[in-house]
Amino acid sequence: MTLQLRVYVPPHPLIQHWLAVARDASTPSTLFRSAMTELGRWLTYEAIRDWLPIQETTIDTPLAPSPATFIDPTVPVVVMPILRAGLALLDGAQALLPLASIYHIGFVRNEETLEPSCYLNKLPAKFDPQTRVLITEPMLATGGTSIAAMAELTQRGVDPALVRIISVVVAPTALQKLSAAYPSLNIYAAAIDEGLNEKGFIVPGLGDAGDRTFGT
Ligand SMILES: O=P(O)(O)OC[C@H]1O[C@H](OP(=O)(O)OP(=O)(O)O)[C@H](O)[C@@H]1O
Ligand SMILES: O=c1cc[nH]c(=O)[nH]1
Ligand SMILES: [Mg+2]
Repeated sequence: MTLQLRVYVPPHPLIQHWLAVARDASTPSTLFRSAMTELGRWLTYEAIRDWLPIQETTIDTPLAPSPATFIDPTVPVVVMPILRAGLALLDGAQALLPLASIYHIGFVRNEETLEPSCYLNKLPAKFDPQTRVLITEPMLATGGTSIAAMAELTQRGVDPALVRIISVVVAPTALQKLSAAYPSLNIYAAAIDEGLNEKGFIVPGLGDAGDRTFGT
């Protein structure tokens, strides 16, 4: 069986609405942050529906026994925000995954070469091979940052098929690179945009997600 990277763009009016707010250049930082939180929430909701581990059991209602499904607390669930901009999606993701462990990683792109460099890595030395990892990263542009982040996970024992990335705007360049390197990966995005400009920014995109989130 050949695996193929899957990119889901959920056709949900709340996702489209908050994407439009985030894209608009006249949206102030406070509202931009709200839009990103909402996108984090709804993209997480879509991403975890067949990913969150469950256990089937039986419970007693006040009237009769009933089959029941619970979240399986024995399977580790991790959220990994890629700083800085990935923090903007974290609150929404954490609201739906309150028991997940949060492992931060920080990357910054060199503005000329567009090469990412890692300045913070709070990942443990090893992950349980069953670990589900949700990456929050609003922009997949050249794909350099997300590929480097995936490498940090897989070298610690994470199965790429158990990783989901939630992203706001993704470019075809990043999708091609991620597909070649991690064909079993699943991505949930608000939009797939046309491409990149000469500075490596996604067009039409939403500008610099980190700067707009933190008002820098
Ligand atoms: O796919 P790529 O070409 O690697 O680009 C995507 C990365 O670029 C931006 O980070 P930036 O370096 O601006 O850091 P920031 O999040 O701190 O603003 C963005 O937040 C992504 O992490
Ligand atoms: O368009 C882009 C590309 C990379 N990082 C951003 O914040 N925006
Ligand atoms: Mg930035």
